[in-house]
Amino acid sequence: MAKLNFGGTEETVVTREEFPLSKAQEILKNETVAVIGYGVQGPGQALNQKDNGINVIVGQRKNSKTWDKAVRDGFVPGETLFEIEEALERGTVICYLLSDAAQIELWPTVKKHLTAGKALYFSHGFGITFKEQTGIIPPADVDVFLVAPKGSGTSLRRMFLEGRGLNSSFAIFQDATGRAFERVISLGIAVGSGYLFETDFRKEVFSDLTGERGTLMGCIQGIFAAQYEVLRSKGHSPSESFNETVEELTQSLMPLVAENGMDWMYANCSTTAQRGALDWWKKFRDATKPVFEELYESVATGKESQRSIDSNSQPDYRVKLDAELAELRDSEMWQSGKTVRSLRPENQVVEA
Ligand SMILES: NC(=O)C1=CN([C@@H]2O[C@H](COP(=O)(O)OP(=O)(O)OC[C@H]3O[C@@H](n4cnc5c(N)ncnc54)[C@H](O)[C@@H]3O)[C@@H](O)[C@H]2O)C=CC1
Ligand SMILES: CC(=O)[C@](C)(O)C(=O)O
Ligand SMILES: [Mg+2]
Ligand SMILES: [Mg+2]
Repeated sequence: MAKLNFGGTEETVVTREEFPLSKAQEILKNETVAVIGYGVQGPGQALNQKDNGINVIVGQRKNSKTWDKAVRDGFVPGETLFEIEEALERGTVICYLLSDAAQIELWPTVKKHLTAGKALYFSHGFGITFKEQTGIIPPADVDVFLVAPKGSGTSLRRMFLEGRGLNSSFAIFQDATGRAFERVISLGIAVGSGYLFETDFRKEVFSDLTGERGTLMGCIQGIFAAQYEVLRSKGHSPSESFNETVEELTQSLMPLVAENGMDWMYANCSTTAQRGALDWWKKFRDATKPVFEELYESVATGKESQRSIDSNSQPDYRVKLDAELAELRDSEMWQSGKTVRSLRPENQVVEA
């Protein structure tokens, strides 16, 4: 494992170069990896493993849309695609990729099939860390670890097909066989990770829940909405407000940040913009920091996990989520965005 310096702190990272796919294939050659659930992470991880020559099967409820999707993706019923219980029986590694709330419901069934020496694999620290809420307590004679890709399962697959890897975290909760480390790293490589960063279950879930509620998803929509609403209230048109809030960020400036950091993006903007951004960023940091403190506390005390479990275990949770997503989609800001996006060259309808 490589020791790398992250802004002054040394951390352990496993790279594809030091742990090549051939090594992962060798270590996993006698394993049957059962991917349980075929939602967002399921397809990405199962297809990447299949293309990487791993013996992978999928467990999914029959007569569901995702069963049909698995068939379209090349999994063969009775050979590599099974009802969940049969896949649990056949698997030596169980990749538990149901939604976090659904994992609670199915846990008694999964536990039944966790015989000595098998491995239980998660892509989140949720079930284990919040065990008082989930009841997920694995038997002592199985390995328990996680590989958590730091991005959507959709990106995991896309980046794999482009020959790139997505960064993942990995952690070992329980090493019953003495092989947990080689198993987890091999699986991490097999599912399409580029680099594997070491963590533990608790840290993974605390940071992940904070990130998605914070800058990655919740906060970003919040500050977009705040700026858009101010611009609109001062008489700016929807298109101008949208362009100055979202479009310029995603199309022009964020790619520069991704490429080479914030100072690089700043340096490629006008000196006027640089002056203003350097003057204002700390004010925004200070204004939002108390909200981040409140958020972390809500994660750490188990309030966020409980809320997720409570809402996602209702039978109509999908319908309710869809309605809330539709509210976002139908807002003036994102409707303006739809029109702005339609103007991009790739979205222009070419006249015959
Ligand atoms: N969505 C993502 O890209 C990411 C997800 N994760 C983690 O990966 C895990 C899987 O997440 P997703 O792929 O988003 O899950 P998902 O919400 O897409 O659901 C996965 C599968 O669960 C099945 N399912 C739902 N309720 C069920 C039930 N009661 N019985 C049987 N099957 C049921 C669905 O049919 C679906 O195939 C979670 O632990 C999540 O936190 C981690 C990183 C990113
Ligand atoms: C994509 C990802 O890593 C998230 C945002 O944490 C998630 O989907 O849970
Ligand atoms: Mg998450
Ligand atoms: Mg995440």
